[in-house]
Amino acid sequence: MSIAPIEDLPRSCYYIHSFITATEEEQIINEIRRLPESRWTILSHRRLLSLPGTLTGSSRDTLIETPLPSFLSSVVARLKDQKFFDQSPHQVPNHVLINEYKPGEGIMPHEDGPAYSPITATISLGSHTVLEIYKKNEQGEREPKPTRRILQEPRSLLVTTGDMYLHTLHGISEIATDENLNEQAIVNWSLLGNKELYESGAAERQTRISLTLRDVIKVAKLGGAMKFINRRS
Ligand SMILES: O=C(O)CCC(=O)C(=O)O
Ligand SMILES: [Fe+2]
Repeated sequence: MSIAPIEDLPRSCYYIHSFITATEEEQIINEIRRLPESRWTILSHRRLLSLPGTLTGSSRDTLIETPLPSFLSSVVARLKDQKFFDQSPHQVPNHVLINEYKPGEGIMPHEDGPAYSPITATISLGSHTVLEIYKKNEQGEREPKPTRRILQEPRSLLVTTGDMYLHTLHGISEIATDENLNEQAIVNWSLLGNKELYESGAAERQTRISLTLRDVIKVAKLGGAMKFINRRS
């Protein structure tokens, strides 16, 4: 598969529609639904689950070494094959944050931060959404309006890295219907797999689960003295 960067964001951002099949999407959603309810953290505008676990340590930046669940193996293998994580310390993601959004829910603009190698791979399940990208001004503050909007179709992969990871913020508006969907307003319009679904300019959201896969830089083995492995290549 050839991997086209989103034109406006050279070498910072990649979009692949249909990264997983509808069958894989359904299997992964079913596996996530089987996880104990107590694993979810309920926030006011989404719920969140970390696998294999939340980061620990005084800076909350350390992963206790544990494999990712097997239902993500084929997705992780595909990310490795496509070499997205070749520059990151472990060459594969070792952590996933699972977010679930009902229509009308979203996430405030934020940065993913320095605990991770600067690359995030996002797989969307169950619904599209629109990710909004905000620049920072010279003082490092977020500009009030997003400068770019990325439409993520269900089953797609979005990879953000480089400048986009390090120098922008991203968020999802708390709305139930995305509007102003067209070639001018959506930076990855030409890369969509199912444009006809969005050509009316508006799309109602369904419940969406996102998997954000990352490589936590610091990994500690459990047992005896904590031994830190910090393999930076
Ligand atoms: O759901 C998404 O696509 C974005 C989630 C996100 O930004 C995060 O978990 O840091
Ligand atoms: Fe994020």
